[in-house]
Amino acid sequence: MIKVENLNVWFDDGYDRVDAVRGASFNVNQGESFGLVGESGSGKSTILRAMTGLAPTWSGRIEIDGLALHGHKRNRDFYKTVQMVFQDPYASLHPRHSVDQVLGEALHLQGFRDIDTRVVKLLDDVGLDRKFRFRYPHQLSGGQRQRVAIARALAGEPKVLLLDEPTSALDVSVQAEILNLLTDLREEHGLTYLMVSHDLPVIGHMCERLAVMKSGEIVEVMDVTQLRQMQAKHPYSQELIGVSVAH
Ligand SMILES: Nc1ncnc2c1ncn2[C@@H]1O[C@H](COP(=O)(O)OP(=O)(O)OP(=O)(O)O)[C@@H](O)[C@H]1O
Repeated sequence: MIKVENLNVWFDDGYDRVDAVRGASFNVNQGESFGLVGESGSGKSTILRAMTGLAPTWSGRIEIDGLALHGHKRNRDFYKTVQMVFQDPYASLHPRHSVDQVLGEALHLQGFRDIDTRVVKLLDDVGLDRKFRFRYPHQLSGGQRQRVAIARALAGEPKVLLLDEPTSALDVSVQAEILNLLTDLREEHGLTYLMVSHDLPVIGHMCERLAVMKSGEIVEVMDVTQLRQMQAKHPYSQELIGVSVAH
């Protein structure tokens, strides 16, 4: 479903050039949940940004659902297939748009006409009571807001969700709820996930396979069984696993 081959992403050509991602390659199978994990600044989010066109200078190959991506312009078909959920639901929702407007607009943009029925269905899908439909973001908790952001991402019935630290801005008590919701939704909607997190236990809980990143490079791709059995090969992955076990 997702193929990334020899991906390089850089910012600011010339003296200030930052090579944020170097030679990254991995595949994500249809229906799979794949994690990108690594310390802050290792280039995880940059990979998602290159996919969505937010990191304009890149080379290599990115293919999603059989379509190769080029440059940084993404068309309607791309957003029909791929949607993103960001870390901070406070920032990603317009403060003066009600939940109804947020979801209605997303449905309208995707060309749906039965908007009323679909808004209600989306609320049900993400476990939000219908009483929240006409509320504004400031009237919702962080977890409820992230549910709205997830509902918006699902509006166009995408195949792939790119999840960038989707729970790290939330209270610990709410994080598990949202992760379990995402797990259920993947199953129910046959979604494929590419998920970024600096939190190895979160990736271990959510993903079947993962890539460990360090300083812009993927140092190891492993499956979650290897992770659980602490069978990482690369010293940096071993260190990362060691730290998360110690916590
Ligand atoms: N717009 C930009 N201009 C210049 N450098 C950038 C830009 N965006 C990211 N970088 C740099 O690219 C590198 C990778 O950043 P990235 O955000 O992908 O890391 P990350 O692993 O997702 O970390 P975090 O978990 O902190 O978000 C960092 O060194 C960062 O400073």
